[in-house]
Amino acid sequence: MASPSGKSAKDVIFDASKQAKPPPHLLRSPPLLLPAVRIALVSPAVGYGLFAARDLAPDEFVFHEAPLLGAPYNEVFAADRALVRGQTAACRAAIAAHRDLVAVAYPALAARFGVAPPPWEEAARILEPGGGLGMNLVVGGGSKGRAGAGAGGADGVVPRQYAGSSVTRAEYEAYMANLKVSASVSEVDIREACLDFFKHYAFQVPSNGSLGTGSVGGGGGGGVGGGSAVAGVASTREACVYLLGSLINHCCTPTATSSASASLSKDKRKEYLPGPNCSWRIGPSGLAHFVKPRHICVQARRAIREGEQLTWDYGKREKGFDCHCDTCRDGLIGGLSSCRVS
Ligand SMILES: C[S@@+](CC[C@H](N)C(=O)[O-])C[C@H]1O[C@@H](n2cnc3c(N)ncnc32)[C@H](O)[C@@H]1O
Repeated sequence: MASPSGKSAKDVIFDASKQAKPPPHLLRSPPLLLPAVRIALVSPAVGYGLFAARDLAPDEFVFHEAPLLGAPYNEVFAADRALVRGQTAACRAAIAAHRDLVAVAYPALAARFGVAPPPWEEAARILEPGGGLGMNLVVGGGSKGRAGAGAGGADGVVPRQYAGSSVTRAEYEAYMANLKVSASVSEVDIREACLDFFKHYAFQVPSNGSLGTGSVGGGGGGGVGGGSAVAGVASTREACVYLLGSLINHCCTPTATSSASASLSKDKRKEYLPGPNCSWRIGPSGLAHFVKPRHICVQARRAIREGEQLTWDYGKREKGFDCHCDTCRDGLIGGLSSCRVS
């Protein structure tokens, strides 16, 4: 029905200029339109990791991206047969749809499905800067000099902007040589592979897809095991796997009482805070209004130097791997030296 001003009810309701806006101090700019991260192999034990492709400022939004796949997730993990079937089906569909990509990015999972890693010539096409691994990254609308609205089409999707890799042929072939590709795969194998995949790579997304946070040390972090599960309460959410976000490795948060931490000046602590250097949130928030529901947004907690590995804290739950992070391996000094503090 037309309003007295001649506008339809729809026009009036969705008049963007009349919508409440977050206060200016909460409006942050979207990520710069420059490659911010690259994929590299950390070691055969840790696998891939994500590294800064340029210097990143404290609080900078590093990238945000849409999920590669998602499936219903129950906090009482794997207790519900229907959900397990849903996860298995979603995982299989993603592998079928992105077979090359999955075999390169998640080679251990693909091997459990009987999918052999592709030879270097094919993998390089996916791993090269601007290759397939960057395909689902997006940027939001922005001001001059930044990733602008329309830069990549109506919904702002700009493929291949952020991800490259520095994986060499020798590294790739050595890493893939250790994988055991399943010769015959049963239904049980597939189900277990899917569950493990979600356990290690997926993030909980609230059912409205709007806001999940991973402030470091606060119980967030990669893996469906993170978050705010309440014992015995089976609220259903979604578990999403992100091509780049799911490749970020864990780093333990050092204890505040550590003597190395205490010896730093207040300013140095802010700039070179040891331990994990990133945090994440899913969906738009007052601080990341340009991020869409279900998209993960990665933010730098402190200054990150080019070449430094991006990390966050997976949280307190059992991680299922021997930790190789700087904090565990070298103590605080190792974490600091990777930031080149003299
Ligand atoms: C979310 S994935 C991260 C990407 C992974 N490195 C890969 O190549 O697929 C989590 C898995 O990475 C490995 N990982 C992550 N952080 C680690 C750490 N600090 N030490 C050892 N392994 C780690 C573990 O195998 C873990 O299950």
